[in-house]
Amino acid sequence: MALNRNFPALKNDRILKAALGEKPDKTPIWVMRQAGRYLPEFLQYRKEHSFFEICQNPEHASEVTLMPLRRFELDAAIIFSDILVIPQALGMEVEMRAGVGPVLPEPLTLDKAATLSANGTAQKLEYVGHAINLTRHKLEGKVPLFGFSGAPWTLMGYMIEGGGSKTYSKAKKWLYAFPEESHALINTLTEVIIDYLVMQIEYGAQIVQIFDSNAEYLNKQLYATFCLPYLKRISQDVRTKLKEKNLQEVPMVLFAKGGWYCLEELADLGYEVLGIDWTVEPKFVRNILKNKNITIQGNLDPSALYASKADLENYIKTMLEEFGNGRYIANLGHGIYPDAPIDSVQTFVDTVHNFDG
Ligand SMILES: Cc1c2[nH]c(c1CCC(=O)O)Cc1[nH]c(c(CCC(=O)O)c1C)Cc1[nH]c(c(CCC(=O)O)c1C)Cc1[nH]c(c(C)c1CCC(=O)O)C2
Repeated sequence: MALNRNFPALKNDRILKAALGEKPDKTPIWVMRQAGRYLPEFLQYRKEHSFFEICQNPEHASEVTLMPLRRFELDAAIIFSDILVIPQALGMEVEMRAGVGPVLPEPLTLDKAATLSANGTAQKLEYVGHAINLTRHKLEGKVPLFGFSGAPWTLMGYMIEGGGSKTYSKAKKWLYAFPEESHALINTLTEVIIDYLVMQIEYGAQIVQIFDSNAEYLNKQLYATFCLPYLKRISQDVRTKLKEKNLQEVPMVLFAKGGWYCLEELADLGYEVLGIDWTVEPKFVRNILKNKNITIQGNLDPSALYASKADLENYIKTMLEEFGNGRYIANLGHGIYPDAPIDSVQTFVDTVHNFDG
């Protein structure tokens, strides 16, 4: 498949403007996990195609990416894929089990970890690049397209636990008992992530987000040792490599779920946007970050979408007022749940766009 970098002109740059600290005409909004199971058309699609079949086939991946855009006036698209394509490209088996979630039947051992190499791994993910390239053209410049990756610690967690976990204690055991091996694994993942993001941007991603969904299981000391330096390297090396390839930089978003214990440090890693989960008060975030040059994204509780329309509108308006004008992208504080009422997503989008605080 040929790479076509002759892209249509972008018509809606609200998110890019907000990310770069410029003032958009309206507050931008997108929804984490917007291309997913709360959409009946996605569930229908999943009856005919397996999860990874959709990820690996650019036609399927772009079709699912566009589904939420056909329903709602969202200000961005996010490419349909998963954070676990990286462990998969590193040679691990990953299954998406209905009602269970991701399962890695052979979790990572210390011996196996010693054999992992970043070499050639990002290239195995070129199919994501092809999906991005096709989707960027199909979008016809309507909104910017997000690329994404899991953060090293979150990926390490799934690889060692063999799936999701309530405590991530097996992965945390590595941090305490095998720090050298942990650093080596995180280093390998960091190298893959850097090349993977550069590839996504080369193929057409206009903004990228790092999901550190499992930041909440660590503390400041562990995060400072095993996460912050690597997240900084990702933002720096992606930009350096883009320059080397004569490619334009794109805004980078860091979402460290539950990372309230090091908000200030997260704001100093070279990302334009910091994603915030719903457990932190907007005023608290704004106050801590008042001297930082950074845009905030978030943070409506995904469960607020179950509230009545009137209550939901109030929750959204309060959030918008508290975050204040400028340097803000509206979103949920984590991914949308599978049983979220579709009408509530419409209310979320309309309330944000009609707010002129
Ligand atoms: C931790 C994580 C994963 N995947 C992801 C994260 C980080 C974000 C977060 O914390 O929610 C990221 C992700 N996963 C998916 C996307 C696609 C784009 C989007 O709409 O955001 C993105 C950005 C599709 C998906 N990834 C998955 C589905 C549903 C699986 C199916 O269709 O059978 C989708 C649409 C499966 C998945 N994949 C993962 C889990 C835990 C699960 C099962 C539970 C769930 O759905 O949330 C790992």
